[in-house]
Amino acid sequence: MSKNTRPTSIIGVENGFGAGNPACKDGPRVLKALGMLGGIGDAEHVLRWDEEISLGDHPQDKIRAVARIAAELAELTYRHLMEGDRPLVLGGDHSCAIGTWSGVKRYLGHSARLGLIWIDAHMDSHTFATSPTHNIHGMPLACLLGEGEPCFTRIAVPEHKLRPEDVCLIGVRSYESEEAAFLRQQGVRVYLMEEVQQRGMQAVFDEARKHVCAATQGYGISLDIDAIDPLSAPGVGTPVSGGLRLNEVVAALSEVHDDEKLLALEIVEYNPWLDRHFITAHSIRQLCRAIVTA
Ligand SMILES: NC(=[NH2+])NCCC[C@H](N)C(=O)O
Ligand SMILES: [Mn+2]
Ligand SMILES: [Mn+2]
Repeated sequence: MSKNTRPTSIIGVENGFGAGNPACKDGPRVLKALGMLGGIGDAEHVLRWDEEISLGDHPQDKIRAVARIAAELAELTYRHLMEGDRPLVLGGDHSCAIGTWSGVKRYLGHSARLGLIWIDAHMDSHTFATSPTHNIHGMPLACLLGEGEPCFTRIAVPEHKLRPEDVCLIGVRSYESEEAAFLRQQGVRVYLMEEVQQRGMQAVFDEARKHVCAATQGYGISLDIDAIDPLSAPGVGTPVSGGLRLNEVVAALSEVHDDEKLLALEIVEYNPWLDRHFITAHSIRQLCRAIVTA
């Protein structure tokens, strides 16, 4: 592994229009107000808050709001990478992934391939045609694979952002049959929670990393905080019991934090109003520290 020298720059995304409960838009602001991400980093590894993007409380329709945020975010992740930073996107709901990885794909270039490890209790691989809720945070992975509304699939660059063989999901335990069928037919590798329990997070994560690096020029990690067991992350809109252990996810991130091929990360779906005793906020602090300094 070549060593990462990029400073980590946080981009807060105040968007909840993709979720059933929109209050996760307050996630970045609350983390900042609590000073939760202060004092992380050292002389070699810098963490700084960069900027927030927000639409305010009164969007037009949700599709246009999510598309606008995604376009703006894609521009930001692209710019940060060009300037030599490693973006860490803090959601907001998971629909921001459409923007994050579109910008990273633009940075890598037309003919390059981007790998992605998607850590989530869910598959987020619906379209409006299959989603039971029509919540857009249940669709971003399908969009990145080129399926869904053109206003989501054509952000930053016209091509598909991800090839199915360059993607892995880890920690999945709640999904609908249509999205599972879509991923199966695409040939995306899904590590269900059951497999993680049998083989251990470390083995699964190492394999996933090899998988997404095999044919790509760089990769990212999209971490939906609901992948982690609700005992350590109660502050989410769609909790599912029997999740990943916090310390195993922290260990996985520590392992790759200095990997030069790891271009960007995101941590999404934190809803501070559903948190208990700041448990989730503290978990996010630990995850961020692992990303920056291990
Ligand atoms: N990013 C998330 N938390 N997604 C939850 C999605 C839940 C469900 N599959 C839906 O589409 O509504
Ligand atoms: Mn989820
Ligand atoms: Mn998700």
